[in-house]
Amino acid sequence: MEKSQRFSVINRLKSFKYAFNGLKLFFQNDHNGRVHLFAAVIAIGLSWLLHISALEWIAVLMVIAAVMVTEIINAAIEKLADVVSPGYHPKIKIVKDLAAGAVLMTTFLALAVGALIFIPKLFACIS
Ligand SMILES: Nc1ncnc2c1ncn2[C@@H]1O[C@H](COP(=O)(O)OP(=O)(O)OP(=O)(O)O)[C@@H](O)[C@H]1O
Repeated sequence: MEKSQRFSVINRLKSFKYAFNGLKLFFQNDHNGRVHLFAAVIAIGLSWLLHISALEWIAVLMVIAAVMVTEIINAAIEKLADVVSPGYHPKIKIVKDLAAGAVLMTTFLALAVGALIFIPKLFACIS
């Protein structure tokens, strides 16, 4: 068994640095990352304009995080799969389709939450 490393604050700080680098890569280089960032800004702006309640804020922020987290994991799986199997492989197709399915699932959830919160308030605004 591998000998456990001693706790090091420097190493913990380095882990944070690498994690922030992952977020930077996602939002700067990944097209889906930019689309999600744009959608999140719109959702947060609309929430602020429509004065949603604290519970509604929690729901909106949680679905934004859920979509982004699944998309980041999907992007990581895609990149790993491309290294493991640069050519076509039927199992890689399943792996990538499953990861994309996870993103779709959280996107449906976000659309449902957004519709439940925003549509009644938007109708109230125009009527
Ligand atoms: N190496 C492969 N072997 C088998 N099928 C693959 C492979 N690469 C991609 N695919 C299929 O093509 C689909 C799209 O793959 P890709 O990696 O281009 O994802 P994408 O979502 O289009 O990428 P991006 O997020 O970069 O736009 C996968 O869901 C899978 O069905």
